[in-house]
Amino acid sequence: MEEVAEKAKHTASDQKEAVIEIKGLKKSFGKKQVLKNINLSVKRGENVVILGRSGTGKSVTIQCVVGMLTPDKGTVKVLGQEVEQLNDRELKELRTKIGFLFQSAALYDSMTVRENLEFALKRVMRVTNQSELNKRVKEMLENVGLPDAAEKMPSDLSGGMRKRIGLARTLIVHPEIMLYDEPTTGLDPITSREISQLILEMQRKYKTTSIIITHDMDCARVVSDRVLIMDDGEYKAEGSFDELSKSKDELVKSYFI
Ligand SMILES: Nc1ncnc2c1ncn2[C@@H]1O[C@H](COP(=O)(O)OP(=O)(O)OP(=O)(O)O)[C@@H](O)[C@H]1O
Repeated sequence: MEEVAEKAKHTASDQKEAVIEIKGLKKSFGKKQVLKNINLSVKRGENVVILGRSGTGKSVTIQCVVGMLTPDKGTVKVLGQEVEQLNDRELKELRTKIGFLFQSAALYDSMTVRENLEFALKRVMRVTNQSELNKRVKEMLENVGLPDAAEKMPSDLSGGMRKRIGLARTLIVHPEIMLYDEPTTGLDPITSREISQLILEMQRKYKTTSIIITHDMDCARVVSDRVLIMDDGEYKAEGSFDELSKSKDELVKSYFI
């Protein structure tokens, strides 16, 4: 039964358009070749998890997706546009459709939670009407399970709460694509599980397409539709979490011990 559901999930995602399409991506820094040949197609609504040892180029890959780094070779298409071909204005416009949640969830420490969320709305969505701002902030804080946090300062929040607010601030502008770089790092296992569940819930509610870089196997299991294992600048294995957990390949097995 589970196998049938799994297959149906794959077939549905196969028919959808690719939101992120990377072909033959290569990137070196000096003599060090970090990305050797990256090919990746992420379909609309899909959650792709990238696993890999430190320094294998996972973050470099997503920096190429948002045009923060330029590939040496290959193409990166996001929402149908080739990132390298975009001018500054077009790149800025594209980035408004992409949300980032990085390890630090960098909130503005001198602003309250409300001001952090309003700042994103004003800057990206040009919302200026105060009752509209209030409505959206209230709704989003309820979504992330912190309805009473609006007037708090970031320094009053625990690591898990900061992460929730970071997620709220990113999602409040309704990005089509979410890029997560180690969203649960630095959190205890129970809080990590809660954040992983929240990422999945928000993904379902807002129907975003996501790439999630993580070392946290529990997070990978909870949030992934598909998992890629990156090693030495290339993807060495790909499949659902369940498929990979049964693999006989030594590299893949080393992640599931
Ligand atoms: N702007 C840069 N200039 C020079 N070297 C860089 C730059 N960005 C990344 N690198 C190098 O590229 C390699 C891959 O870095 P990357 O951050 O992508 O690793 P990662 O797989 O995300 O690792 P981690 O899991 O530790 O975050 C590293 O050796 C890093 O030092």
